[in-house]
Amino acid sequence: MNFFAYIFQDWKANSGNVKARLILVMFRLVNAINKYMLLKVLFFWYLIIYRFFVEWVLGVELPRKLTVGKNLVFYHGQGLVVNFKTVIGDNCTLRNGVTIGHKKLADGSLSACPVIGNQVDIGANVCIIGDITIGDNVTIGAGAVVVKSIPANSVAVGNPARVLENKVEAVTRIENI
Ligand SMILES: CC(=O)SCCNC(=O)CCNC(=O)[C@H](O)C(C)(C)COP(=O)(O)OP(=O)(O)OC[C@H]1O[C@@H](n2cnc3c(N)ncnc32)[C@H](O)[C@@H]1OP(=O)(O)O
Ligand SMILES: N[C@@H](CO)C(=O)O
Repeated sequence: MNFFAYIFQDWKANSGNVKARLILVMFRLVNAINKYMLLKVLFFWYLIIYRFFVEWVLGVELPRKLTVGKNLVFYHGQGLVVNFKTVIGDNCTLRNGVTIGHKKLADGSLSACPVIGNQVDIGANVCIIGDITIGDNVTIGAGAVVVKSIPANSVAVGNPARVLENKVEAVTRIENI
């Protein structure tokens, strides 16, 4: 997927949200620069500006090494922290206060980070931590703490997050029509 396509898709997906558009253009740029050593050398100043402005001033940690699919929607871009080893699929939504990353294991090592599927809608103040997978078409309710994998086509809420069984059925029913 080329860099301009990502920028165009994010731009459309965040219509009316100037802050999200600005952060995502800056993120896609730093993400592209990060892929090539020559670009990193030529644009090292941009890596610093990105970290200073987006991470320190705006309080949004979308690291340059992060893997994110197309059409990332970004509501209320405040207090958002995503570990760079996280993988986020296409058409996902992130909100204020979301944290996605690893956890410390009993032996003191760090776990892998979550792999998040496509069309995953993440509510405000959600924590998703550990070596887990969030399936496609999942909604995670505001304030959830997700420490186990969530199957596709489901809604999960609470701390620790649980799948709402009646909502799974509803999604399955819609798919079967
Ligand atoms: C400034 C801003 O506007 S920021 C935007 C903030 N908004 C968000 O982050 C949206 C996140 N959306 C949610 O949390 C929603 O509640 C959803 C998507 C998880 C579920 O919505 P609905 O499908 O309407 O579910 P519904 O309200 O019927 O609730 C179903 C059950 O889940 C529970 N539930 C719903 N949301 C949550 C939640 N966030 N945490 C814990 N339990 C929840 C309900 O109490 C209910 O439980 P019950 O069956 O035991 O009575
Ligand atoms: N507040 C809405 C969008 O404005 C949401 O987060 O879903």
